[in-house]
Amino acid sequence: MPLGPSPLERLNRARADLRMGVPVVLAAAGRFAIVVAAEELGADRLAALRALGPVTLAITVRRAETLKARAYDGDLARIVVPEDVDLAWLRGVADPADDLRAPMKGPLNSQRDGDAGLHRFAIQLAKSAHLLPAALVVPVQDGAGIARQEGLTFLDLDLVAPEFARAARLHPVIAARVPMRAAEAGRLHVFRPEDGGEEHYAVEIGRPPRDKPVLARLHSACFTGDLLGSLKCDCGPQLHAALEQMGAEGTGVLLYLNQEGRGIGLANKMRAYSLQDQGFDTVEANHRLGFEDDERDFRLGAGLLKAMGFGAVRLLTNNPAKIRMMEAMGITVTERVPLQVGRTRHNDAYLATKAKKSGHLL
Ligand SMILES: Nc1nc2c(ncn2[C@@H]2O[C@H](COP(=O)(O)OP(=O)(O)OP(=O)(O)O)[C@@H](O)[C@H]2O)c(=O)[nH]1
Ligand SMILES: [Zn+2]
Repeated sequence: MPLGPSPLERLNRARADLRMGVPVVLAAAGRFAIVVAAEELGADRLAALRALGPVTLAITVRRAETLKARAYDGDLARIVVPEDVDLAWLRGVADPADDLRAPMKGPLNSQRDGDAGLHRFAIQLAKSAHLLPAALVVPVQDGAGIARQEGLTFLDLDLVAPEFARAARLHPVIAARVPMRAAEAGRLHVFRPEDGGEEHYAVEIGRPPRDKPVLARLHSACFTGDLLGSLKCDCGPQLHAALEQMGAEGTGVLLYLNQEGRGIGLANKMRAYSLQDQGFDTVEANHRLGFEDDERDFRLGAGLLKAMGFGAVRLLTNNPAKIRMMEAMGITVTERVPLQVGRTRHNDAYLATKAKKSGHLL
């Protein structure tokens, strides 16, 4: 039996490395590069990277649009990092926090020749580590040798690409009874993904028959709304209203998916909130940071429902994308049950933006 890490396990190791500011070695189509997340880069490592060769900064087309940089690669731009710039310059390109106060640092020069495969891989990795989608990329000849010599994680795109494309595979860990205010007959199930990522939960109310459509909610984690009672969104009231409706009907299942901030993580969501305080709406803020409107993988919820034995749902949602994804993944949505609660003067504009830009039903 092999003792070493599988490609999936290496992928998770690489995420942890990037979050610590440690470089990883990426390989794709016979090419190699040393990659480090822009947001956790230190001056010493920048100097060490420069000693290896010319440095580029991979950013998404969303961020490039804000910076008026050319994105020759479609979904991303490879920004040439001048030799005389410092960490603050790099952070300014990666992070929009000071865009308005210190308008750009340009003109930015984007690389056109060559292949962007390693840069795309680097951005995907940074996003999946919940970091800003901006990574320094330095092409090298002997990637495997450097990885061995420096003790860096080595990731081959050919081996991990299928893992990125696949919906997370989860296995049940434990379930136990949790009587709740909304429903005494509650059980919490914990599911763990094989890739070492966040665990997700299912709250089962009563004993819903598996052969009938179950009242279901796919709830994305929102620390600010669910726990703090933030008035900026409607998540907390939606969470509690869903549980209460399930309690009143006697059965239901609420999936609590740890996809904070529509999949960008809490730190990035707070970056988005800070931009919202500068006047940008929820979608614009995500774009300025370099993210898409919604980075969640809704396949996850469908997979959990199937694992619990459910094939049909009455779905509590206002989001048509969730219904489409359920159907595409083979879960029948027999009814959409609207969930409109928690409107406040602080989230009026937020809800209006969701309706206008993300197609949410009002
Ligand atoms: N990036 C970002 N995420 C946010 C913001 N406000 C709330 N969220 C996250 O959005 C998720 C909730 O998504 P919503 O779009 O409100 O609702 P939905 O779950 O898609 O749709 P419904 O089923 O109708 O509620 C949670 O993960 C929140 O953390 C924001 O301004 N920016
Ligand atoms: Zn929220």
